Amino acid sequence: MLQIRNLCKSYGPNPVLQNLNLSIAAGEIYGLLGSNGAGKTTTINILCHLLQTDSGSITLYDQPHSEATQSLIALVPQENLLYGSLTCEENLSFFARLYGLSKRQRQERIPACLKAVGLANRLKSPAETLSGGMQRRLSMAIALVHHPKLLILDEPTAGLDIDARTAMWRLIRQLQAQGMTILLTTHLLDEAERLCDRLGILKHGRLLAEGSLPQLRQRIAAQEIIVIKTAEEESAIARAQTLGFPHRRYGEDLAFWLPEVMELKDIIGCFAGILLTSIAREPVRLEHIYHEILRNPPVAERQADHLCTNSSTLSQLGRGLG
Ligand SMILES: Nc1ncnc2c1ncn2[C@@H]1O[C@H](COP(=O)(O)OP(=O)(O)OP(=O)(O)O)[C@@H](O)[C@H]1O
Repeated sequence: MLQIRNLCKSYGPNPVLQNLNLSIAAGEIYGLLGSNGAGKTTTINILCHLLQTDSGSITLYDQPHSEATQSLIALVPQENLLYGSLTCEENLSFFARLYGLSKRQRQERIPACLKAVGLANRLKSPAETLSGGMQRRLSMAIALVHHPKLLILDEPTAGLDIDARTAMWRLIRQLQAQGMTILLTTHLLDEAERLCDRLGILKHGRLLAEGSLPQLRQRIAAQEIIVIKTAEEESAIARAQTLGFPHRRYGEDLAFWLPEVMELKDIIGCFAGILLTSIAREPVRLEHIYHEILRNPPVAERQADHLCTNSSTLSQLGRGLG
């Protein structure tokens, strides 16, 4: 339903989106991942016409994205934009009027949207009396009021406790089940892994990889990952090298990739003679895949980065010479 082609955006001399291509199918939950500054919010702001693109194209249902198709998209931004002293009903009513809903449409939509987000009994509660999780859900209700087809959620669970987060995940799945297409950003890889049908990994405004979790998993030549604690790390790494087990550091953890699932006694046997404090076995998760894609981007991206560095060095040289 959504196609982004060769989107470019710079702030002054700094490229933020560099030939970004991505497509989202109707009814899917697409997760856009990337470190701080990767370009996720810029992409969202362009989709919502809050920012202009330098070049590239966006189509929605095969129509060029314009003011006319803007009402098909709704954004729930990172910060809740609510009027604290107004009730839930009044907040929705305010935004429904902005979208031009008639009194009759408002009477139908407002209770329906509050019900959809689990706030049916909060119609008359001022927004400021709601918990953080409820305020997030009220923001979702506001986004739904004009019947959008694509819901964009910018870090939907940032700052929420685990109960509120679980409620939000349930709500997102319910909306998908009702036919909504969802684009979300998150820094929580377990959240992305649980929720998203497909994922895109952005770095410096370029999409390094895209696909479902099973597709992305093919980037890692491991069936299982073991995390080892030992005072003899160098010996463990040297032993693993002789066995052909690549090693990685995930934060503080020293991990090895196993090319096949092995019995625990065989794994321990591989490290015989090295004092191990603990061994933990883990399935290959999005966290590992994400780490690997950022660490080893596809060759084309490395070349593009190289060219980009060279061209900015050249332009700096040019400016210096000028
Ligand atoms: N108005 C602006 N003027 C100049 N640079 C900007 C502006 N807005 C964003 N940037 C820069 O563009 C880059 C991408 O920012 P963006 O907010 O899109 O990243 P992000 O992936 O959403 O990050 P985060 O995860 O922190 O929200 C950053 O380097 C940021 O500093």
